[in-house]
Amino acid sequence: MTTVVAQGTFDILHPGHVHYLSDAAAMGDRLHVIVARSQNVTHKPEPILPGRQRRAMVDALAVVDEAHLGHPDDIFVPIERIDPDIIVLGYDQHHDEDGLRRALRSRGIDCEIRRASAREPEDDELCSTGRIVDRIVERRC
Ligand SMILES: Cc1cc2nc3c(=O)[nH]c(=O)nc-3n(C[C@H](O)[C@H](O)[C@H](O)COP(=O)(O)O)c2cc1C
Ligand SMILES: Nc1ncnc2c1ncn2[C@@H]1O[C@H](COP(=O)(O)OP(=O)(O)OP(=O)(O)O)[C@@H](O)[C@H]1O
Repeated sequence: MTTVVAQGTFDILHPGHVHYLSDAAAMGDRLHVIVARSQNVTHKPEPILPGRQRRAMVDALAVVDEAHLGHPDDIFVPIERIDPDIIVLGYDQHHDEDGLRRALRSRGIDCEIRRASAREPEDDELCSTGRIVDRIVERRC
């Protein structure tokens, strides 16, 4: 049984999220997803949707076995509990893979880190939460 973890904000789901999670699910037998707490999303605008709602939407996807709202202070607490074989980072996630490997090792967590592939948008679909929000502002405000 190979346990895989994916993580992210997942604010307003789109086909890029489904692609990332499907890619991650295909790497193992069980997919757990950690949904970032709003207060920890500091590298881009604050999420529109509350954490509980983002978690519930991710949990409803067929490829996801369990979605968890992340820990408020220590990102390694859910990882220790889930004890994954593989952590799959999104194709564009800013995390430093070597730093993450060192931190996992120092916490006694033995798992592999991989990258998911990107989805090329088809036709006129929007594969970015930022672009969906921009479109809403442009058309409705
Ligand atoms: C292995 C791992 C575990 C994480 N666990 C948590 C967590 O428990 N709580 C949290 O708020 N963020 C956690 N994060 C951080 C966010 O998921 C993520 O880095 C970021 O805030 C959102 O990234 P995005 O721009 O790809 O959506 C974790 C990140 C990694 C790489
Ligand atoms: N087009 C895409 N193809 C593959 N993965 C994607 C795509 N868009 C987002 N993801 C992945 O989904 C995860 C969560 O993404 P996130 O919540 O940051 O959404 P986003 O749409 O990329 O946000 P924003 O547009 O605001 O930067 C990340 O790991 C990201 O790499």
